[in-house]
Amino acid sequence: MLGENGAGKTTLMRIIAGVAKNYKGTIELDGETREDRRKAKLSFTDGLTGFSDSSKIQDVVNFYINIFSDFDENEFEELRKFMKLDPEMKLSQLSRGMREKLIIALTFARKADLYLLDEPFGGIDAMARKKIINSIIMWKDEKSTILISDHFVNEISALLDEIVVVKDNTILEHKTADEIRENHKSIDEYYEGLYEDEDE
Ligand SMILES: Nc1ncnc2c1ncn2[C@@H]1O[C@H](COP(=O)(O)OP(=O)(O)OP(=O)(O)O)[C@@H](O)[C@H]1O
Repeated sequence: MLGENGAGKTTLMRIIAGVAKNYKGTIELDGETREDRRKAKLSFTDGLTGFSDSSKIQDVVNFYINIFSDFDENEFEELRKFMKLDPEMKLSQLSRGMREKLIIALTFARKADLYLLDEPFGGIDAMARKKIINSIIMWKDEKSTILISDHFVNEISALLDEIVVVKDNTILEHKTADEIRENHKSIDEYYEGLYEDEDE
């Protein structure tokens, strides 16, 4: 899901996740419209809001273990090590990138049909980002889907099967990556082309 600042990506993602309640319309996920049933099928970590700064990573994990029956502690341990996160660190001690790594680890430690990642890599350094992007497909079942929102596409373009472009709070385009690759040099070029007229 691509779009510039303020396009409406986070809002749409929070609506899909059942976190934002103020909307008109119907959200259907795999045939389910009921919020509780939808929520049971998806994994989304809403920016760690609700946890105090003095909470340790381990406290957050304990909360996830209690709340989500599909949270896999061993899977989280693997991901935590991959992200080089110390479970004793407090949220207040985490850099932006470390916080984002924790969100990714928590999100994929659950077993879900849909994983939602809202601008997941903005603060993560280039090397770690590359490693995460190369591994992300292995962290999900073959059948499950990942929805990633971002304002640039370059680094993740190889992963993408479908592109949804959000602009002015609406879905401007929804195409398969193959369709775009057939008609454009790259997904990057296609995406930039959508904004070219505006810059002139
Ligand atoms: N469908 C919508 N209808 C009305 N207002 C919306 C809609 N979607 C988003 N907004 C409003 O537009 C503003 C920006 O939305 P949002 O934070 O979702 O953008 P974003 O694409 O995630 O931006 P960024 O990339 O900067 O994080 C918010 O104030 C939000 O309430």
